[in-house]
Amino acid sequence: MSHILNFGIPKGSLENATVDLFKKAGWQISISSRSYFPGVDDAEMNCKLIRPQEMGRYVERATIDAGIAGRDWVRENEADVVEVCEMVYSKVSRRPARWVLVVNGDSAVKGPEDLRGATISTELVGFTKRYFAERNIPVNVEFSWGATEAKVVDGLCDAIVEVTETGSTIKANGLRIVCELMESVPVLLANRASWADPWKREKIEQIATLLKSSLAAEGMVGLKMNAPADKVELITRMLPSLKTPTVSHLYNSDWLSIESILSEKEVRQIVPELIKLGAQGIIEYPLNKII
Ligand SMILES: Nc1ncnc2c1ncn2[C@@H]1O[C@H](COP(=O)(O)OP(=O)(O)OP(=O)(O)O)[C@@H](O)[C@H]1O
Ligand SMILES: O=P(O)(O)OC[C@H]1O[C@H](OP(=O)(O)OP(=O)(O)O)[C@H](O)[C@@H]1O
Ligand SMILES: [Mg+2]
Repeated sequence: MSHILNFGIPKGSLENATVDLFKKAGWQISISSRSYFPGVDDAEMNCKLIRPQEMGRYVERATIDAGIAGRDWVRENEADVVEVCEMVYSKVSRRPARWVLVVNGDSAVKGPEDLRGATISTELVGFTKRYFAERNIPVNVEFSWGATEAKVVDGLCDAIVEVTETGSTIKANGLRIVCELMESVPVLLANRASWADPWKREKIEQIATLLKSSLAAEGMVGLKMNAPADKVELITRMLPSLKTPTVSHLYNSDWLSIESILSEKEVRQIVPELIKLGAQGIIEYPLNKII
């Protein structure tokens, strides 16, 4: 019997970053213009492009078995799905996206309580209403179709609740962040029945493991070197690693080989120290995945 997992790729801000991450994880997803059904080089998968705002709904209804969307939209829709894992990436960076309360740069507003009776424009209406209601601050929350920052600049509203990553849009419009309401990262969602199906669950777990291990390997490298036996203790003490560095014997020699995983940024500080301690034949190699 052939098995197929129907998988949702988020269309929009997370689309390219998600396809790039799948590529690192070992899946080639090809999106041709105007088609909402990307090709994938895995006979056990079918991909569909779905707006993250609707991903939770379609996963809940089993239109698709699993998919990736921002946790912000899953919370907004209160979708009844299994959250398999989170992955920290955004449109351009490896940082969470932040939903923030924003006003004009010259506004006197210092906190959410200063917005009693105000009109707030946002794409995230349900979450924003709940946020203010929980604090007993009466506000009028209006749905925005996008380009939300322009509305507070124009005086069409008193404040906005908007997603930000680099902060450049807020800065470019002369706006000011009052406070952060929520951080959001992409999450892998699964339909409850699909998660209960042994084959589908294993497939979803395979995808989760490989996506997460590809993210974990970013910015990390392997470092390998040879050292005389009497220097190994000092060298291993200064090497960071996932557990402890691996030490193995060189054939027909009293020298040892030492191997470790570390952040690429640490290498330039550590290598001169290793040489001083007597390490030789040092090699640095890239890592695709850390599992
Ligand atoms: N820089 C960013 N800007 C907007 N959304 C981001 C960004 N980084 C990550 N996200 C996440 O992407 C999702 C928004 O996806 P969506 O496709 O709705 O974006 P969008 O900005 O509305 O798309 P579009 O490209 O059509 O404007 C949310 O879950 C959000 O948290
Ligand atoms: O903090 P930044 O890095 O500047 O990113 C935030 C901006 O990115 C998104 O807009 P998008 O490009 O999706 O346009 P949109 O308004 O049409 O949704 C979001 O709605 C912000 O406007
Ligand atoms: Mg947008």
